[in-house]
Amino acid sequence: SHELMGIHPYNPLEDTYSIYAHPLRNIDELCASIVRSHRETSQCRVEELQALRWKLFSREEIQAYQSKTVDEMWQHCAIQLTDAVQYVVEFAKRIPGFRMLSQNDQIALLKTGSMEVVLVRMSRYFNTENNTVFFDGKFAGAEVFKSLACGDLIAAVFDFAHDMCALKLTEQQIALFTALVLINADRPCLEDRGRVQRVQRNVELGLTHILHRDNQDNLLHKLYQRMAVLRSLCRLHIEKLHWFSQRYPLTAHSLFPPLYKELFASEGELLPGTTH
Ligand SMILES: O=C(C1CCS(=O)(=O)CC1)N1CC[C@](c2ccc(OCc3ccccc3)cc2)(S(=O)(=O)c2ccc(F)cc2)C1
Repeated sequence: SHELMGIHPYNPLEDTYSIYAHPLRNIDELCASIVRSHRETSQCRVEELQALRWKLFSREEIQAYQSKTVDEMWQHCAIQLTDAVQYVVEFAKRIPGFRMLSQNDQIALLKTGSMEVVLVRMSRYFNTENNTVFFDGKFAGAEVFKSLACGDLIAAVFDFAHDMCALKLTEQQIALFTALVLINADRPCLEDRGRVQRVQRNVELGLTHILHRDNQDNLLHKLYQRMAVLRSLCRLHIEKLHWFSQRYPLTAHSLFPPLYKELFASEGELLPGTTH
């Protein structure tokens, strides 16, 4: 059974959901419900973290992270990532139409999209003045992650967060953008691409509606560019995970959270312990 429990199978009654019945009313409702879901499922509020932005790790604390072994630090991040992904799963389930999709399609979208949403959400907490990101309760520079031995992935994560900050997106724009990152009909191994396309088109209408209302139509193509960067970042993450699970099979097989393995371990070399 899948770790992503609680995903309800397709409910035919919900299939009547369509924004074409009353376009304007439903576009506003669609945006409002996605913004509400984003607010309810983002682990920390931006205001909370802005207040902490100068809470940095001390030299000793940085030393402590840097003296962790590669597998200890990887396990630590994998646990943090899995925790953050749980909130993304909750967000996905509340996107109008997502629960209309088959269970396999819901899993397929989360497998490829959940990490990308975490990365976008992360950028809300990035402090561009000192290039630090919120991690383990304080703000950390890239040097904190040195013992992961994947400096290129961390550098790419920080660069992405920096570039996202430059767009100065509002929480509402981030809500619609992350919904669009998740509901992507081009993802691999979808059973019913057409149904995903219909949900995706609704979310696209919502995003363009929000950007138009904010007089920022020019942001749309920049957001599509950022989606391409997200895909390359997640490929890099999967590559590193492969490298890591070759070098530290025990940690990857038995110490990583089941949900992390379910989402990020490739079908091919399925790490034992994930039941299907
Ligand atoms: O941002 C969050 C959380 C969002 C919600 S919250 O309440 O603000 C607590 C923080 N994140 C949760 C997980 C985080 C994460 C982000 C990327 C990531 O990339 C894949 C990976 C996997 C394993 C090893 C290295 C890289 C893994 C975890 S993190 O650990 O904080 C982390 C951060 C920066 C970084 F450079 C590496 C790890 C981001």
